[in-house]
Parts: sequence; structure tokens; C-alpha cells
Amino acid sequence: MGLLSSAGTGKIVRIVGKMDGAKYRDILEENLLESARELRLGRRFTFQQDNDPKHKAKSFPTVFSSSKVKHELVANYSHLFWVQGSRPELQPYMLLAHTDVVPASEDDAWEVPPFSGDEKDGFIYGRGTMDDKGSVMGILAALEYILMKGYTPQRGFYIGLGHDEEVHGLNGAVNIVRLLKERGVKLLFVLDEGSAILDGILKGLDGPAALIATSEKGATVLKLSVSMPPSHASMPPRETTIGILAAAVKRLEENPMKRLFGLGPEGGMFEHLAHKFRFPLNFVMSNLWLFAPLIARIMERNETTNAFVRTTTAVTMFNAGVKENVIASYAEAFVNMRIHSAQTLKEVLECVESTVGDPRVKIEVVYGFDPLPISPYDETSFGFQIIKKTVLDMFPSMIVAPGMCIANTDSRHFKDLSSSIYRFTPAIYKPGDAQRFHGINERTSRENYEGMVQFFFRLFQNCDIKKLPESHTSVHEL
Ligand SMILES: CCCCCCCC/C=C\CCCCCCCC(=O)N[C@@H](CCCCN)C(=O)O
Ligand SMILES: [Zn+2]
Ligand SMILES: [Zn+2]
Repeated sequence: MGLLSSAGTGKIVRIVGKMDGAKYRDILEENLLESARELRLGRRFTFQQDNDPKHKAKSFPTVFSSSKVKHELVANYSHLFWVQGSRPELQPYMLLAHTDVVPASEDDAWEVPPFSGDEKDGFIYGRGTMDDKGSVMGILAALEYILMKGYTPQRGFYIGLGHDEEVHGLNGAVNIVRLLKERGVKLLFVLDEGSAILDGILKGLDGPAALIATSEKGATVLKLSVSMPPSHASMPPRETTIGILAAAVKRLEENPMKRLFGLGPEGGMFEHLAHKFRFPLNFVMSNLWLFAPLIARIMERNETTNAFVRTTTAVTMFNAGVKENVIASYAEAFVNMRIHSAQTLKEVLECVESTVGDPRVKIEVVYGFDPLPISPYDETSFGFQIIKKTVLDMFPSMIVAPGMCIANTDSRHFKDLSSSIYRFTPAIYKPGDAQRFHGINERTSRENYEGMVQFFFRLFQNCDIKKLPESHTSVHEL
């Protein structure tokens, strides 16, 4: 059975229905297969070669040879594509993804080696398959098809593929933004990774829900340190640098930041989803003004849903000591916090200082930024409605709601270029999948990867309307 044996059935046929039937189905299948092979050949994507422009040029020959596409390398490794539209009066939009990945160790308990790109039981395994090679390949494959088909987009669009998103995007995304600013570009909307279709992750919700994140949390990394003169382990002081610092981080863990559930974009998210929850949760979710504190207490029991409730606190590094019989003169810990939309960096710092409550513990901000603005999602918001329509084209009965990205994305650097920034990929995630991000056994199903290509292929075409129709209902009927 071929990798994309479903390509001959309903799913693919639906998208090629607008093309030339069987002929294009063959092309699509062939190219999906090729792209899936590329994704499976994880080594080529997950190592530096991925940043070799020749590699992408070979995989997507039409993209790289089309007169409609201008490609440039930014900061040596990031890619900026401009796909010219036939109607220059239409404001362009931008798609983002990134080619870099977090490390993965062969020593961890991966079911298949993390850089093998091996396929098992319908899933392609490998570091980057979820975060964020699926988007990279989905966007480029969809562009390849649409160009092969001879389709000229009416609305021009940019594609930005960063190479350093996992370390803040300071070379990739930041320089892409600089270039676009220099060129006077303003974007109708921006679409990046950061949220998805959740199926069974939100307990009590019947069926999957596509959550288009309209904002992302702020973040800070704090360095906590304690210093004292070193001494002999046989005459220990009553408290050591390690003990003092351990107690401080323990206080932070035992005193989570306050519950803010309902006060950020997650409020709108749950109100939109309310009618899909089973009784009595549907009633509870419809009345967040009254029940938010109760829901927060339930959601905080699970680490994924807890992230929607508050600013989170993660002690990620602890370094101290040089020798087992020397009292350590210095101990340091790093605390990674993700700031809820209803809080500011300043408020978080004040709270940490008060919880640590020990002047011997020095607190330094390694970096920090406030939560991102909330992008519009009403019926007149072009980007949100077009993304929603594209999801509904693929999954007609899907519930689509605004959501919140609990991590950070390159899109945060684009806030001066657009007030409509969305984070969403059409991958369907189930219980257990959240732990695969930056974790072990990162994988994408064949269906998710196929869906990614379909989604962007449809999105390019859906963006070609000049403006939204008057009523939201009719957007889906376009
Ligand atoms: C963090 C994953 C949480 C999974 C929650 C499952 C529900 C949402 C479903 C899918 C969307 C997940 C999108 C994850 C995007 C992750 C982006 C990322 O890793 N960003 C980094 C940037 C690092 C910048 C330097 N510190 C991050 O936030 O750490
Ligand atoms: Zn990512
Ligand atoms: Zn990541």
C-alpha cells in the first residue's frame, strides 16, 4: 500500500476538484509522495543541509524556477519568498514556519532514532516533524502544486522560513522583518505555527476543535543566584548556597502564579467552544463570568490545560558546586516563565521577588517580554475568517474557535507589520501529543502531513477574494 493511498479517495479528490480531475490528482499524489519522502528523510531536514538552498531548489523545482516567485536568503540561512499576485492593489499576507529544531538525543527513549525520519504505523517520526518541518514542507509543497497547475494567485503573499526560531529568531525572523519594513510592506495578516486542532485534549469537549490562536503568551527567563565564600565541608554553615537557592525555587514551585483563567483570549476560546461541551460543562463554560474560578481549578490539574490558566513557572536549570567536599561558593538556577495575557512582565517580576522573599537570592532578568496583542477574530477579520473557511473546507463539521498560543513563535517579531497575527496549523493532536513537542517520539501522521499540504493549497486560493462577504456564514460558501 502506497504512502498516500488515500490520495485517490475523497480527501484529495476534493481539493483537485477545482483543478483538472484525474490529471492533477496524479500530479498531486506524486508530489505529496515526494514531499513525504523528503520529510521521512529526516536527516536532510533536521541537519544543516536543510538550510542549503540547493536542497529546497531540488525538492521544489517549480517554486525556484517560477517567474512569479522571488526567493532570497536572509542572514545566510533563512528564506524569504515573495509570490507575486496578479492584482497588486490587494494587500499581501504572509506565512511563517521555521527550519531549525531543538536538540534530540539518541540516548533518550525514542521508538525510532530521532533523526532517522522513519515511518512506523502510519506516523513519520523525527525531531522537527511537528515543530516545524511539517509547516515548512506543507507550505512549499502547496506552492509547488499551485504553480505547477498554472494558477496565478491574485493576492500576492510572502513566505518566511526562519532558521533560528528556537533561539528567539533574532537573525532570521528579525532580519526578515527589517527587510520588509525597509520595503514599506504592511501585511493583511500573518499565519505561523502555535496552535492546532485538538482532539480529546480538552476534557469534556465532544469532538475535535480547531483553535486559531489570536495571541501568544509573554515570556521571561530569570536567573536566580546565591553567592558566599567557599569553605570546608567538615564545618558547614547552617545554610549553603545550594540550600538557600533550592528553598527559593521550591517556594516558586509551591506558590504558582495566580489564576487568571477567563481574563485573556482563552475566555473567548471557551465561550466559543461552550456548546460543544457535555452537560453540565456547556452551562459552566457559557457563564465564565461566574464559573471561571471553578474551571481554573479543574484545568490546573493537567499541565497542558494549566498553561491556559496562569503564568507558568518552570525551573529548567540548576548549577552549583565544584567538588564534593567544598561548600559551593555559587549556585544558580534558571526559571522559564510564560506570561498569561492578563499579566505583564513587570507584575510577574514583582510577584517572583515577593515569593522568593530572600535578599540573599539575586534575581536577574535574562530576557523578558509582555504577552502579544490580541488579533481580531470578528466577522470582518479577513485573516481569521479565511483561515477558518479553509479549515471548514477541509473539515466541514469542525468547530473553529479563537485560541491562545501557550509558547512563543517567530510571528511575535511581526507585530509592527500587521495587527492580525494568527498561529495555527491544521494538524490534529490527541492526548499525549503535547508531550512530543520538544520531547521524545515527535511524529506526524500521514494524514496530518497530507492535511498540511491541502490546507495551504486551499488557503492560497481562498485568499484571492478581494474582501469578505457581508455575513460570516457566507464566507464558507464562497
Ligand atoms: C509547547 C507545546 C505545547 C503543546 C500544547 C498542545 C496544544 C496546542 C497544540 C499545538 C500547538 C503547539 C505549538 C507549539 C509551538 C512551539 C513553538 C516553540 O517551541 N517556541 C519556542 C520558542 C523559543 C524561543 C526562545 N526561548 C518556545 O516557546 O520555547
Ligand atoms: Zn516551532
Ligand atoms: Zn519549538
